[in-house]
Amino acid sequence: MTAGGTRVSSEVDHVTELLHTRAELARARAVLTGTVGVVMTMGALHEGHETLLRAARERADHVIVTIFVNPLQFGPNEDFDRYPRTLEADLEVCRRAGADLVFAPSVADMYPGGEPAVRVNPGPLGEDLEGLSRPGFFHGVLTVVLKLLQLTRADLTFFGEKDYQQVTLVRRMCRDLDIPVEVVGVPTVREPDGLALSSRNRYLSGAERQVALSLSRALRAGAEAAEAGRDAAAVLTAAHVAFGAGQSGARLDYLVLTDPDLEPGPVRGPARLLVAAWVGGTRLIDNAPLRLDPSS
Ligand SMILES: Nc1ncnc2c1ncn2[C@@H]1O[C@H](COP(=O)(O)OP(=O)(O)OP(=O)(O)O)[C@@H](O)[C@H]1O
Ligand SMILES: CC(C)(CO)[C@@H](O)C(=O)[O-]
Ligand code: BAL
Repeated sequence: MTAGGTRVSSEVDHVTELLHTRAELARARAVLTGTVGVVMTMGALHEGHETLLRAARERADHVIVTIFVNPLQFGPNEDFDRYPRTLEADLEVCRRAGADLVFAPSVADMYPGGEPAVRVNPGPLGEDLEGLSRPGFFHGVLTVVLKLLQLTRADLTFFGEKDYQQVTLVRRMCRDLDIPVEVVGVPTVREPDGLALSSRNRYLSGAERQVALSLSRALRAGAEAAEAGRDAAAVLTAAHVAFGAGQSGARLDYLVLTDPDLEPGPVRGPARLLVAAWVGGTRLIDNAPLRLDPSS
């Protein structure tokens, strides 16, 4: 036991400590010297999260994992109550990946004054794509990310490209608000058949799991069309056809081809293809980089 936390594992030279309160975190953080990397999660950890943890382990002297299902980013009809909470299994993943501190606060500890009246405004990009379907989502995400950056005083923070709009907005927030942290994007980890790993994949039945492949299939078809030198319109058409609208069983929310920084305007050269769709009652997202021939 150290600094008021709980020792959850001990190897010859490594201890992962579980902290539940901001006071425990402050005490444990105060004795860390060198660089600190933070990986923020909502738990239900999988190989995608583990890849972020390993990237953090490689780059930073100390690794902090946060596990917090943030009510602020869930809409009234979303899955906050049923979101999977698997702390014991999550701690095992953190231990295996060599995390030093795991911060798993309660809602009351994160928001001691109740719902915060002051929140980060994500700007116009926060209202587009995910923000269109999930109003207030990025206000909630950026607010908790900023709070966790303050509480951990991280030098580096690691975000998965699976949530591409999220990592883009976190970068923009850190730039626009002069937050002294390096934001590291980590490529999406996939199942062998292409499905992007996601905690919400747990909601899928066997049949829905097959239907969910329409997202990565659409991205692959778009990327192949781009590689073949097709123009933006043809790339999007190829992606739509491969998604199988009306036949796949998935309900498309959006399928868009944009600039890699998600800036509005014409797309040339490097680009990003992003997709969101409902599979039964589960909303999934995915995206992929591609390169359009500037002369196409
Ligand atoms: N397949 C993946 N590859 C790389 N990073 C990932 C992957 N899945 C999640 N992450 C990253 O892990 C971090 C924590 O995400 P989160 O805990 O919401 O997991 P999730 O799988 O995205 O969950 P959900 O299914 O609820 O969206 C985020 O930075 C997210 O982008
Ligand atoms: C960044 C995050 C942990 C904020 O709650 C969440 O949006 C997530 O898990 O991607
Ligand atoms: N994976 C990003 C967090 C969310 O969808 O709520």
